Amino acid sequence: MSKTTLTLNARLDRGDFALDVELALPGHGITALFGPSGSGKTSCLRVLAGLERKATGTVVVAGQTWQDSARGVFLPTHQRALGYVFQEASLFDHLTVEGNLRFGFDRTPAAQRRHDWRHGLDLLGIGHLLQRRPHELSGGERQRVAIARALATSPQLLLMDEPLAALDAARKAEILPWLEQLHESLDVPVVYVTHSLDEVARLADHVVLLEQGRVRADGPLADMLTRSDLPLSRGDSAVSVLQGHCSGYSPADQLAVYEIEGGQLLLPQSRQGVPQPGTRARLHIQARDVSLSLVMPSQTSVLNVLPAVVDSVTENTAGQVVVSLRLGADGQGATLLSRISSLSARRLGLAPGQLVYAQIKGVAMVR
Ligand SMILES: Nc1ncnc2c1ncn2[C@@H]1O[C@H](COP(=O)(O)OP(=O)(O)OP(=O)(O)O)[C@@H](O)[C@H]1O
Repeated sequence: MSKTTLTLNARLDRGDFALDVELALPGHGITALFGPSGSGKTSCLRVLAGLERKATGTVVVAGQTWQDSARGVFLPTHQRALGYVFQEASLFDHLTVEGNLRFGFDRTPAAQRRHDWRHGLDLLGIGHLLQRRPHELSGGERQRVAIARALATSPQLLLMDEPLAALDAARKAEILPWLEQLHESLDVPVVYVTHSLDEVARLADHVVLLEQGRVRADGPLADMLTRSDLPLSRGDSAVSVLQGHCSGYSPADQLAVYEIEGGQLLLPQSRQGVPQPGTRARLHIQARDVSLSLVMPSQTSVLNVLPAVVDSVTENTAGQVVVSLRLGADGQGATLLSRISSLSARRLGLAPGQLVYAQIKGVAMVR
């Protein structure tokens, strides 16, 4: 994990709502702010952006103090090197895409410029749209342009407030790969507000869970998704995220082998998409796609069956439990979630420390 370069300590009293957060966040990658409606996610972004004049505390980004109430420091928004992308792209309709990007670039003081206005064109795949006007773009294209305009200002911090929430499922699916790719190339931290656990799992490196204006927990993505004391591991979309790297490919079976902490996974690959050995990937395994057996199944069509040790068994809703497993016969590997019926858990007599075999019915490779 990269070193901390983003500090947010903030208090904001709105009468019936109080924000009180202390966060030290990585200076690289995407931090997701996740939590129920009204928990204070947007308020955190607004404090970072200097839009909450009444908030007290400190905001330090890349070593620069944007706010330190005790010392009377409060930089106004226009002096904070940040990009802000909202749910609805707020582009200038009278300007072309190029005009919008140049606008972002031109309003950036020369001393702060680290990139040309074209910086986001390839990252977001919008080079062919430069002469269009915003009303001639799809919702997904508009959001990509809005992100590129934010990048054209050479921000030290990129804030994104539910950038996909206004898009339908097809447009979301279209834009998510761009965000994933962007994430690899960006040299500034992104704070990303979302309600969607799927977006968190696909994009985030670090997760902050907010509840009623306070930080319930924060930490690296894989830990936060699988902590049995947090709600993220309990919903229908509970998922484990594993880091893997490719160690081989069988052309005959069209299967790639990925090494993960505590085991190996076989993944079907098309011939066009054969990965190079060493290629890293983020692998998603839905908790509902993992079933358990006490013996190594000898006759099964499931490709991936891994030994694992039970870490905890937590009651879920409607006759279901979430079993948290540590991969490997020694239980020292990555954490994997399995969601099974309470009846099955009772029949198997599952208890912490027990060796089981996890049958993994589906693995999605995210990047
Ligand atoms: N301008 C405002 N004036 C007064 N109260 C506000 C204002 N903006 C937000 N609030 C209140 O502050 C609380 C936190 O709001 P905030 O928008 O930060 O939550 P959120 O987690 O982003 O919610 P959502 O997921 O619904 O967007 C809510 O109770 C909200 O009603």
